Amino acid sequence: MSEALRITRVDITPVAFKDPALLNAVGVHEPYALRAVIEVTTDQGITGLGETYADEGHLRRLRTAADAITGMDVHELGPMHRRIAQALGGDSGSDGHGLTGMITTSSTVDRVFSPFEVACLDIRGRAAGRPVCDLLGGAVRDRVPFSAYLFYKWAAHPGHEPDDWGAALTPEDIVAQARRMVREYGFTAIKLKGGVMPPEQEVEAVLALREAFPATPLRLDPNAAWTVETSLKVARDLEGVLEYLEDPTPGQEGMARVAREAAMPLATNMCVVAFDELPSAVRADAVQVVLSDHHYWGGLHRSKLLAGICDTFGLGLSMHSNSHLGISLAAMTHLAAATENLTYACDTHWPWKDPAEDVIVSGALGFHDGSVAVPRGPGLGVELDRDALARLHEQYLRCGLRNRDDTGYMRRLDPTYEKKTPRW
Ligand SMILES: O=C([O-])C(=O)C[C@H](O)[C@@H](O)C(=O)[O-]
Ligand SMILES: [Mg+2]
Repeated sequence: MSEALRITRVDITPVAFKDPALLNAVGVHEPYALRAVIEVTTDQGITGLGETYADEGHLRRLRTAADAITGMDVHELGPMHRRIAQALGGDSGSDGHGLTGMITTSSTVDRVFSPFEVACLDIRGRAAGRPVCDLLGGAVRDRVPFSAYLFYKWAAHPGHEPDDWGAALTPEDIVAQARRMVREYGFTAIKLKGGVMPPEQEVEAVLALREAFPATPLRLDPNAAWTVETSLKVARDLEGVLEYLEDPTPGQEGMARVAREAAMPLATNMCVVAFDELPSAVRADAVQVVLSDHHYWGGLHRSKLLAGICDTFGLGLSMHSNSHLGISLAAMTHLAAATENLTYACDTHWPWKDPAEDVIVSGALGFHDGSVAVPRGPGLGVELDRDALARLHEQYLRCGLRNRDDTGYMRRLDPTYEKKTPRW
């Protein structure tokens, strides 16, 4: 029998990287996005990497979990999940921004467990000389397609230098943003983050995209900013145009009412974000596509479990993304490579990140024709750049942000701003 690989040390480093003024249904992104880099080291000197959110409550729970799993074998992932659940003792968090649904005690455990599971798989892959996708059943594709992720945005954060994307506030700006993203990355699917402008303007933007990209699958995601009636109007206006409509309205009941009449499938990363939300969604036929995300579905194995459930119940599977760095992109790519029914191009915020800012040694991951080649090196196939990690940690300390708060930031800039779900 092969030897155990016991965890001797866990390092959790919060980092901040520049984020443009991207608008969404709850406000605007702050000048920096926060992430935590997890390094898990074993008694044989192998270190594995994970990446996750870095809000204060989450960091506190990560530290509790890190103490609880020290001494465990990286092969004991089931017991590790249980150990973390016990250590958290029912502590349940919130996503702070409200874009990823209700957070319950069990989904908090999944969020906390996820980066440790990824790091353990990285270690196991490194020890065995195999890529992580091989530990997930093997790659069924050697490249993973991602979609262009368009945002309405300001030219700059007030008081900051403009970024080089410029403002995007009109259908013409959105088409220009799409053209650049497709030119630079080769994306073959396009998602527009909506819930920002009145719905008729967002419909106009999608129709302009359809004209500019006649054959490209298009998606619109207003993060539950619309009533059922508004959602149905948009669904009628965009019949035959959208690949799927993502979270038009809040809650499974509202989604089911829209789904009964809308011609296109409805997708979600808001009303089904944990295993215990699946049965009611299936019974009500509230959604036809679930967006997986290993960061909150409990890591790579549990995301594959989600994929199996979706397959069994005839649900489509896509992938959600927040602002992220290269460790997450590598994990997303391995997972998607090993998940046969993940047939939609995955979301990624990657193009919004300054290419000079990451915590991994550059060169391991690149976009060609809108897809990322699955790394073939052992583990995740990416290496930590310690100087870059130190720089982005320094930036975290300096920037003063400790929790993602799109609404609070928007209100500081515009005190009349109100968070309203649904808004239209
Ligand atoms: O619903 C979604 O796809 C997201 O929540 C993705 C991101 O959180 C996005 O909306 C954002 O960061 O503004
Ligand atoms: Mg969404």
